Amino acid sequence: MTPAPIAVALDAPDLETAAQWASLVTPHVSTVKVGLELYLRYGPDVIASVRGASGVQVFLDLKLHDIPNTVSGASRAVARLRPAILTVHATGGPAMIRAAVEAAADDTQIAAVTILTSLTEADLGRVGLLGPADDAVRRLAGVAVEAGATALVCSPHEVSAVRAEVGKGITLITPGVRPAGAATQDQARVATPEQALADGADLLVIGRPITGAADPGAAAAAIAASLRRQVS
Ligand SMILES: O=C(O)c1cc(=O)[nH]c(=O)n1[C@@H]1O[C@H](COP(=O)(O)O)[C@@H](O)[C@H]1O
Repeated sequence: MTPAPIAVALDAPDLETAAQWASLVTPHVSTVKVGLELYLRYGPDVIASVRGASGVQVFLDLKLHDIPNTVSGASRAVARLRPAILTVHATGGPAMIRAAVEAAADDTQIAAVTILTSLTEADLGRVGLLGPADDAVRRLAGVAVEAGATALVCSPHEVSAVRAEVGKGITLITPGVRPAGAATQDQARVATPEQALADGADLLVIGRPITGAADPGAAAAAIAASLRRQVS
């Protein structure tokens, strides 16, 4: 069976837990995601540990955001790890995004994070991004794609508007995904996996609804089966 287009966020406190989650979910999902918690604790070795024998795609979520020269160096530093996806913040601007793209390995997609899914419109107003989240997300998506990003991160709420803005060739990644009835926790702009996929997402980032389950493998399998039913 083809693995579902899900990146499981391995936000674990230790390497053993992350590697265990990865091995439980990889029969069912296409991708596992390594974020700041694991990478800052264990460094580059974490990639091989979670990739394991399965050779699952690894999404390296470092959300780089600095001047172009610094981001270029950081992107070059992780190029040898050959992540399938590496994140940068779109608000770093076009020169920074381009620097990340140029320094990345050929088989790494640079994904620009538009507006974090944890932010509400009130939060955005407080940091000077007035107006609907949709507007800011679409604007940042346009800037990022022009600068060479081939993937974008946005919430499921904006995914159809972003698709209309950037067309088919760009990979749209949506965190802020919660199965019906699951707690939203610190996520603000959320939708179900089925809705995110129907609205045009290519890859759904899901963490705690899977990793917090008593059986992460079964939780991943259940969401994957529900997505499969939807497309068949
Ligand atoms: O870049 C990301 O992956 C990301 C962007 C964003 O806007 N929101 C967001 O939640 N994420 C990540 O997606 C994951 C979501 O995890 P859960 O909320 O546990 O499903 C976390 O690892 C976040 O770091």
